[in-house]
Amino acid sequence: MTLPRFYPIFDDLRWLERLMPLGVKLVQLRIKDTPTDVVRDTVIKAQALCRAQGTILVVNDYWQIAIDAGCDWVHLGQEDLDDADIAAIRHADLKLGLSTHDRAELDRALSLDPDYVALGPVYPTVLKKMKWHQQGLEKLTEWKAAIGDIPLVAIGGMSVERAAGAFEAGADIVAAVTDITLNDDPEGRVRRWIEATA
Ligand SMILES: Cc1ncc(COP(=O)(O)OP(=O)(O)O)c(N)n1
Ligand SMILES: Cc1ncsc1CCOP(=O)(O)O
Ligand SMILES: [Mg+2]
Repeated sequence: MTLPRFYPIFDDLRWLERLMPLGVKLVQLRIKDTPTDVVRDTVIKAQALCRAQGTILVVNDYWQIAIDAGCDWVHLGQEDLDDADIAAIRHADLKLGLSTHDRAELDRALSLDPDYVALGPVYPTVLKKMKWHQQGLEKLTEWKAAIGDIPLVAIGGMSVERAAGAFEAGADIVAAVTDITLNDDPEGRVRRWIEATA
């Protein structure tokens, strides 16, 4: 399966309802600091919305809820992996995306046969505090050489203007949060993303 090249990430169902109809075909629900029953309810609604619109939904962090809700994809970071039941995720036939920041994390990720590997932050990000500084485009090239046919996601400080450079460096998919959610015109921005990644 070839994944769409534009991968927006949202923290609220309202973003999905608002922006997915513009043509988003791959989306992540990344909810933080929210009671589990609210997350569960949101995942169920997001999954129904995505199924109806033919969009791939990736659930961040909440792998058990993703299994229970019959989702297709989950994204886990290295700390999430410490507690995750990979066998259960695979048994439920979920596809798995994994975050990586250095070679040791990449080795760990590859040992789990991921369906994509994400590298970040490629550029500085304002979304969250990270111990990793910007990784740079060269690291995307290094990662692509190491992972071969596994799709590579570039994340962190990505913008429409920076997407072409990330693809040239080896990324297959570009993920973005604040380039869309903090934009004065999120709809216009998503349209530009879709054009730029068509
Ligand atoms: C596509 C993509 N890449 C990386 C991340 C980050 O995951 P993680 O390291 O677990 O951090 P949180 O997003 O959970 O704060 C991601 N969510 N998506
Ligand atoms: C969740 C995450 N993981 C690595 S960078 C990042 C933040 C991406 O947000 P933005 O696209 O706004 O920099
Ligand atoms: Mg996580």
